Amino acid sequence: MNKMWNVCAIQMNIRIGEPERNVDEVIKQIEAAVAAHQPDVIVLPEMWNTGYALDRVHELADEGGKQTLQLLTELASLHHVHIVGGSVAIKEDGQIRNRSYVVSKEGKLIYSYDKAHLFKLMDEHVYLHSGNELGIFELDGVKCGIIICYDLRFPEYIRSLALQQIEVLFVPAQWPNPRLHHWKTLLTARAIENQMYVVACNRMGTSIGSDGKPTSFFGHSTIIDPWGELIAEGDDQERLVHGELSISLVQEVRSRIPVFEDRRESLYRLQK
Ligand SMILES: O=C(O)CCC(=O)C(=O)O
Repeated sequence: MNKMWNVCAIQMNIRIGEPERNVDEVIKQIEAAVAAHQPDVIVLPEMWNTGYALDRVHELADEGGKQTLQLLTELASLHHVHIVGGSVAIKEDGQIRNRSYVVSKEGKLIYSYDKAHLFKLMDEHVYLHSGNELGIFELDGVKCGIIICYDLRFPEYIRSLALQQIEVLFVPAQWPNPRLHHWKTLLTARAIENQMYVVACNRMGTSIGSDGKPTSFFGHSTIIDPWGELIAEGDDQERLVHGELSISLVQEVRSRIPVFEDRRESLYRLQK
């Protein structure tokens, strides 16, 4: 039977270095999303607990992810909604990771994913440890994948997810100005080439870094179908960006243009 999924991306501001205020905001936004749209799945942006306060991340990160997990599992079961929990800075064995928790509407941890490609332009490689696993999980029988922000620039990585037959790709992000054109183009390309839904949640607002310089984020959280058609897109304001996914469309598109059958793997030499 075809699964219809109502998804909602919470396009919110994030206060840099203020995890408690960000937790309050997440609680408020999830309540608002549930009241407005009764979604099946809610998606949060990247690093919503600390923002990019990387020079203080050792003192600010959530120890073992415990506080975040407790919050997300409670909110998921309270509101009976699956939560793809964006990502948070967590500390484990003295290492900091940019980690996403996925929790089911029953309040169970389904999956956790650590950002694999660290973004040198924002010094992530100096402060964070990368993950080494593809992000694949299942919710309501729907095969899902997750990447975080900069991971989007690696088509071969996302193709590896698609080859595991994922139907929906979640992309929590803090993708800043001025690269809106890259964001839109890459999200659309990933949806078309892999014939899957893409649900991307990007923060909005401006943060002042420890160097005193502002970075602004354009929002534009986006939901795209497996034909590459836009289902919903935010502007640069605080928004709940929501849309309906008809999961069987993935198989329809894959049968109509059988890209996966027509691959010529022997020609693809990815190694340098
Ligand atoms: O690739 C980009 O342009 C943005 C990536 C980014 O901001 C991140 O991964 O945090």
